[in-house]
Amino acid sequence: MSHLPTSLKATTNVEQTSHSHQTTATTSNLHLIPGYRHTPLIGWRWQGLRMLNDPIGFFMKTYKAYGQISSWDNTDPKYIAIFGPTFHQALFTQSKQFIADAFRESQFPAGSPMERLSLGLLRINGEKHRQHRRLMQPAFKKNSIDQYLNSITSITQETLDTWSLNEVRRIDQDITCLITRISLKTMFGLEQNPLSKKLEHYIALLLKTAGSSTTLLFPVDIPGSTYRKMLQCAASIEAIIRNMIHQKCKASTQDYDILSALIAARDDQGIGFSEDELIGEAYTVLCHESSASAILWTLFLLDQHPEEYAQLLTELQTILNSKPPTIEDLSRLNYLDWVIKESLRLFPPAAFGIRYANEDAELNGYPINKDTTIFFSAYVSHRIPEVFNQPLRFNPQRWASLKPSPFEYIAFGAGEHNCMGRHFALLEVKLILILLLQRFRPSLITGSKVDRSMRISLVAKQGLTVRLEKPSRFLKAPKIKGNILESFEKNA
Ligand code: HEM
Repeated sequence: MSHLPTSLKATTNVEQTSHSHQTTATTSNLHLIPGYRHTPLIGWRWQGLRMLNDPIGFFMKTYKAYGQISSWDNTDPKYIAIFGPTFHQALFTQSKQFIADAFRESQFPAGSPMERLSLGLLRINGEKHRQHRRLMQPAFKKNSIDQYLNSITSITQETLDTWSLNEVRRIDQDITCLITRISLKTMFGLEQNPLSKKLEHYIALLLKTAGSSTTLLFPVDIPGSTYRKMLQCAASIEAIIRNMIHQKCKASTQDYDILSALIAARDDQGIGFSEDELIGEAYTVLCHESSASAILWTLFLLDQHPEEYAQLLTELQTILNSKPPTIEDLSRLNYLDWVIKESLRLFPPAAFGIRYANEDAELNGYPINKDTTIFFSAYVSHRIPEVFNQPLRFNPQRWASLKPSPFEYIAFGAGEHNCMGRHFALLEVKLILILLLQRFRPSLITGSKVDRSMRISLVAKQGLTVRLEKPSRFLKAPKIKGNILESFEKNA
């Protein structure tokens, strides 16, 4: 089964694929989209179920079978998948034709708190989207973000003070709690108190219920349903954020946090966000599940690659000598930067994403009907050997010379909807990794099962249970099992 080389023009005729399910090309300039053979009675839904069961495995198989573009039903291209830089470029640069509309499939009741919470940047497009980004940009610029270094450092140190050497911990849960605390402090200015605990609880429950497949498959508001739980959580979260906005608006001085910056933001005409818009944008920037995912997969990869871990430890000890880093130190930690880039390449937290065709359109010579759902996947595209040499290898050193184009490396997205929180995310991911690795070497328990799974972000299905060893260059990688072993290749 051959991959379509990404270097080929995306207009490659579908007859060039070697798969038996392929369709034949059209005689016109436009090509038919190849794809899975039509399943009688249920059509594209069969592939939809496979996708829900294991999105990463499904997209990987789809790419291997059909290459850069394919449909879930070769007679009805309503759901398609695209991979690789040529298609990314076509998709992300035609933002009028291909729009972002996160949660479209989730069907939130119109005018409900859940709908308002979801109405952030990832659900709006065009001029309104550009206007919101302009208002938010100053608060997310690198210089503004660097000022959160002390808050992130002190919350992380406080958390690490409660951990001990040789302890066994569910580090996925620990990192999620830590990230939520940091997020509540930096985004909303909330210290740890009963209100922040309540909000933390509702956010965790909302992420769980909104990400559950029962919510997606049975969106019915009846007692006991995960859909109803999700709606109730959203109402509680909205009430808390609304109350916070009222208090911040009444305060005589501006607090130092992102929400306060968004409340104060005004465009050239002196117009700012409405209260409902603030709620949507505040909630969008509050959930940092992707940062937790990035930290966990980096720890996982370092544990499985002792040589790369040892090299990182040497860099941290040489440059920092067990002191917490300053902003200037961060810019000198090159190997750490490469480790994170490489981890985001192999395990991108936003492993796949969606766009919708807003009108009949064309994507690199393929016709796309209005309302077609188009999936793209950083996880798959970062594994294309023509773009990334030996793609399954965890090789931070490759970043010493690698300069991928914005459409080859899409861990933080591309085009108009690229990640607004990139500087924040990199600051928090770097600081947490440094402070943690200065004290401990988290090592998976031998025999652990690690399966990849998609919630909002790419996570380890069973979580990650580790022993907190002393930082040492002499530990071997523990043997593990699970489908994660398909996702990378250990270095020889
Ligand atoms: C390592 C952590 C993170 C990763 C890998 C990541 C990745 C991404 C990706 C891939 C997108 C584009 C989604 C799409 O095109 O459909 C995105 C959008 C976004 N991210 Fe992040 N993100 C991270 C952390 C954060 C954090 C911490 C914040 C907030 C402080 C944030 C705020 C946003 C916002 C607001 C958008 C929407 C931008 C728009 O639609 O214009 N992200 N992120």
